[in-house]
Amino acid sequence: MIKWPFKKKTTVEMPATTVVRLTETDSTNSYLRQHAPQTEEWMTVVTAEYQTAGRGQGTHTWESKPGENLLFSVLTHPVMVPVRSQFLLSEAGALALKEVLDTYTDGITLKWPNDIYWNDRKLSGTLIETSIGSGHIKNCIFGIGLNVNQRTFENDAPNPVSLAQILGHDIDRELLFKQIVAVFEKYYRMLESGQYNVISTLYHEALYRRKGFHPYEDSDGRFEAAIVEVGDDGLLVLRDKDGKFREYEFREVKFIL
Ligand SMILES: Nc1ncnc2c1ncn2[C@@H]1O[C@H](COP(=O)(O)OP(=O)(O)OP(=O)(O)O)[C@@H](O)[C@H]1O
Ligand SMILES: O=C(O)CCCC[C@@H]1SC[C@@H]2NC(=O)N[C@@H]21
Repeated sequence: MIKWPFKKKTTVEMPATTVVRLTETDSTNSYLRQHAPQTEEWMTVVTAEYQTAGRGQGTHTWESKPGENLLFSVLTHPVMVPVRSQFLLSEAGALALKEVLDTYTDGITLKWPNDIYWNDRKLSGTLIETSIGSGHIKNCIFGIGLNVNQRTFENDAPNPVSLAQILGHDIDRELLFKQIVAVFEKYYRMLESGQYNVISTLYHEALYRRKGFHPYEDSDGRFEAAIVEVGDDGLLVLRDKDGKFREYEFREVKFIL
């Protein structure tokens, strides 16, 4: 006997993340840059125990002792994000990191544009490289250096800090990595579903120096100012004590700590 209606089982296939694990590479960002043209994956993550030429912002290098921290890069193809709003990618990635780090410690904020701070010290740095084609963001490589179990820093980083220094014990790096990848997927899906206002609001709420006047320095010298906003284009808008608005691109203004 045929019964009607049949119970129809529908399964929604969620795109999966591909994880590539390397013992050593020059830079996980550079590795993905070389491999990006060949991959059509939704999200690819490359993680390394050690980088021989870890890159920071601009000409800076990134210090990380072998096997002590997290060094990884996330490749996505965010064609849905308008090129003029690509700073949303920075915001989403930084928020993902904060969401996980908040479960480990208090005091996590996002220093514009996308450093992760614990109080006044730098816990994580991000190097974002995008490539644009036919008016779309074709590839976004979001590289993260997160200080996890390293307890001494030997290069000239001014204010590094690690989770182990904050918490007083070593952290399970594999668990932390899996937590971060899962939350990255969540924020990327938010971008895919166009939740730009949510991301931008959360980013502003999480900003380092969100409230009050603090010292900054630009090419004209030092001044005190409050953060007004960060635009979707990534520009930082400050208001100084004379009420004058000052707008900056990355590297045009220095936070005096
Ligand atoms: N493991 C690390 N932890 C923290 N900072 C590091 C680490 N390795 C290297 N650094 C470097 O320390 C330097 C200072 O970083 P930061 O972004 O805080 O500078 P800044 O205060 O923004 O100054 P500037 O505006 O001149 O870049 C950078 O070159 C950064 O890449
Ligand atoms: O200067 C900064 O704050 C950015 C640091 C970014 C470091 C990470 S480590 C993983 C990825 N690979 C790199 O070469 N750089 C980024």
